[in-house]
Amino acid sequence: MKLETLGWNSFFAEPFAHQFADTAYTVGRVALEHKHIYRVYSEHGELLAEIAGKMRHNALGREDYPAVGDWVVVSARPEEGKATVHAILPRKSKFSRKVAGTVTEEQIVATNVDTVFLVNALNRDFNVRKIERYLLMAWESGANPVIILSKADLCDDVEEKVRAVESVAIGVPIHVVSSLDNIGVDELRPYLGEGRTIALLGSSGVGKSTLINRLHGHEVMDTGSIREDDDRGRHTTTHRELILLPAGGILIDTPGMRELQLWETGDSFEESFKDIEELAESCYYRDCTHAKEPDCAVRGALADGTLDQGRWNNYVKLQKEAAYLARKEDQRLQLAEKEKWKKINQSQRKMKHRK
Ligand SMILES: Nc1nc2c(ncn2[C@@H]2O[C@H](COP(=O)(O)OP(=O)(O)OP(=O)(O)O)[C@@H](O)[C@H]2O)c(=O)[nH]1
Ligand SMILES: [Zn+2]
Repeated sequence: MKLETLGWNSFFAEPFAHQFADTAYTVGRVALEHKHIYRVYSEHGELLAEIAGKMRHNALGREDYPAVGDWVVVSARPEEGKATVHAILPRKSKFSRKVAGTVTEEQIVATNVDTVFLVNALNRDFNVRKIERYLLMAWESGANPVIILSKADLCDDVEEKVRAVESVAIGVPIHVVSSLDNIGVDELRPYLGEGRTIALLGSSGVGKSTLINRLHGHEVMDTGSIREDDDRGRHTTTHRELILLPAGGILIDTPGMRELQLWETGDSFEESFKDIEELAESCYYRDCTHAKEPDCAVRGALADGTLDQGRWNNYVKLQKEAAYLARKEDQRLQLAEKEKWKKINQSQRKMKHRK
C-alpha cells in the first residue's frame, strides 16, 4: 500500500520528520480498533498493532488513544504482520462527542476527514433544522461539509428544497442525488480523489450505505435492513472502518459516526414526533406503555388510522435505539471512572514506595 493512497501528505509528514527522523519508526493509518488491537494500513500491508506500554502509561484519556483515521507512529514487524504503536500524529480534523457526566471525556469517532457528506433525504423526513445542526458538527470537526440531498426520485419540489437549504448553508456545496436512478453520483467523485478522506453523516435510512456502494462500485455495505444487532454485520473479520475506494479516495464509516447522528439530534427527536408525544398525554395512565392498558390514546389512534402504523413502528425503533445507546454509554462511563481510579491508586502507591 502506498502511503499517499492512504491519505499521507505534508500535514502528517512534517511533524513525523520533525520528531521521529532519527528513529526506525514508520507510519500507518488506523482502519479498525477492536479490544485495544488496531488494524493499521501501512507500506507493509495491514499490520495488527498494540499500544506501547509507555504510551499507555502516559495516556490520560480516550483522546490519547488512536481512533479510526489516525496516522500512528509504529515500529513494524512485517514478517509477523505486527506492529507497536508509539505515538499519534497531530489530527487534521476529528469528530468527537463530549461525554458529560462524572468524567468529562472526549470520545473520538473518526479523524483526519477531509470532506464530510451531510446526507439528508428529500422525502418527508426532510428537515432544514437538522441540516443546520449537522453543519455545526462539521464546522466543529475541521472537515469541509458538503450537503447531499438524497432520494431525489421521491421528491417533486426539489428546487424549493434546495433553496431552503441554500438559505441556511451559504457557501456550502449542495448536491441533489438519487442512488436509485444514479443521478448526481458522479458529481461527487471530485471529492474522492487519490488520498482524500470522506465520511458520511446522516440519519438512519437516508441512504448512506446505498450511496457508499454506488461510489465504491461494489456492494460493500448492507442496506435497507434494520440493524438491531449492530455487532454482527459490522465486526466480522473482513470488516474495516477505513475503506479504500478502487478509483481512489478513502471512506470512513464507524459505528461511532453513525451513533453521532442519533446523539446530536436528541431534541429534534421529540420535535419530529410531536404528534405521538401529544397523543400519549391523553392516555388514561400517565405511565402508559401503550401495550395493553385500557383507554390508551395511542392504540386508539392506531386503530382508527389517525396514527400511521409505520410511523409508530419507527418511533418505537428509534426510542429503543436511544435507550440502548444511553445504557451503553452508562457502562462505558462506569468503566472509565474505575480505570481512572485504578491509575491514580497505582501512581500513589508508586510514590509511597519511593519515599
Ligand atoms: N427511492 C430511493 N430509495 C433509496 C435511495 N437510496 C437508498 N434508498 C433506500 O433507502 C433505504 C435505506 O438505505 P440505506 O442505504 O440502508 O440507508 P443508511 O443511511 O445507510 O441507513 P443506516 O445504515 O440505518 O444509517 C433502503 O431501502 C434503500 O434501498 C434513493 O436514491 N432513492
Ligand atoms: Zn397509551
